[in-house]
Formats: sequence, C-alpha cells, structure tokens
Amino acid sequence: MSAVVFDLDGTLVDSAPDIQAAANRMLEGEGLAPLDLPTLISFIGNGLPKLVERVMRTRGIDPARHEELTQVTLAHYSADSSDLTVLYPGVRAALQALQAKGYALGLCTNKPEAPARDILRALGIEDFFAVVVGGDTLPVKKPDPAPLFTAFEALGEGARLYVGDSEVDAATAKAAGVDFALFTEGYRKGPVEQMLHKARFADFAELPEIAQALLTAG
Ligand SMILES: O=C(O)COP(=O)(O)O
Ligand SMILES: [Mg+2]
Repeated sequence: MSAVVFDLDGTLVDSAPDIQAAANRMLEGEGLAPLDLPTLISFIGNGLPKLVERVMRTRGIDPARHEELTQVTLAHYSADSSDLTVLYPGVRAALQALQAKGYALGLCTNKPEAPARDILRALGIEDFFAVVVGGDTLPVKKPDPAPLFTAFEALGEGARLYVGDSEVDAATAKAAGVDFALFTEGYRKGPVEQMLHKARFADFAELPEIAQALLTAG
C-alpha cells in the first residue's frame, strides 16, 4: 500500500494563533510584552521546547528557566490548542480523495503528540490517520529521519510521500530518502526555490493528483 505522511503546523492546519496565545500567556505571567504573529511564526518548526527557547531569548529571560517555562507554555497550549486553529482550505476533501485512492495516511509533526492528537480530534480529521508521531514520541525530532521512518513503518510497505511546509520537513524527507511535496502557504522561512522538493502546491485541491503522480512514478 502506498502511503502519504503529513506534517501538521503550517501544512494541514494554521495553528500559529493558538501557539502565539500560549507563548504570550507565558510572557504575561513573567510580566513581559507579547510577541506579534509574524515573530511567533518565525519561531515555529523545531518543536515547542525550541520555540520557547527562541521566545525567551527574544525577551531576555534567563536560559536556566527553559525547562520550567516550556512546561508553563505547554500547559497553556494544552488547555487551548484549537480555539483559533483552522484547517487550510480543501484539506478534508484532499484527505478523502487520497483515502479513496487507497493510500494509507499518517502524521509526523514536531508538535508534542498530545496536543497534535487534540487538534486532529477537534477539527474532525483524526480518523484519517493510522499513525501519529509527535515531537516527543521519540527521543529525537525532525529533521532527524527517525520520526518519519516510524510513521511510514507503521503504514507498511509501498511507495512513500511526505507532505510539509518547512525547511525542517524538506531536510527530514531528504534524510529519510523520501519524496517531498511542499505546501507553499505555510510557515517556511525562505524562498521555495531554496527548498528541495519533488512538487509544490498552494491549493490542496491539487494534492491528490500530485500524490498519485509521485507515488506511481516509482
Ligand atoms: O511544533 C513545531 O515547531 C512544528 O510543528 P510541525 O512539525 O507540525 O510543523
Ligand atoms: Mg510545519
């Protein structure tokens, strides 16, 4: 069975406003000024602990408090992970079309697994995914290829495609030796030309055909 694995933040869901809210609640607790959305988005991609580290550096907080403030931010985020989070247009229809083509679907995100599952459930797409690998599921995160391997291994033998939005995702696919399709409307940091990808799309309506072409190309 061929398999398609998806990234979450900036790929299936626009989740940055809830991540921003959690980070800003943490900052508010420290008596510090909030961060704007573009700044916060520039911190997404390497998991929540790294995001908190970047927030702390920006606001001059003692790095020795990283562990504590990561837990504080995660608690705020876990309490409210999907209030402001939405699916990108066409995501549900694309997942349905891929499933109808007989592809197994999985998720591989650097977001911690529990809030990732909460978001899938809240947005009603949990049942599409036979496997969910989060940023804390294994001891390593993307761009280490191990989380992506774990997701594909759970989906069985067959052609493989990873779909994501970021430089981290492109690097992970390269390290895993898996074809990569780039969603161009997420949280990437640089121009698409500087990211290794087999195909790219701005509209999820395009994805089923792109996936079929790549998965059957061998
Ligand atoms: O949590 C992050 O930093 C990024 O999450 P993603 O891997 O789903 O894009
Ligand atoms: Mg992403």
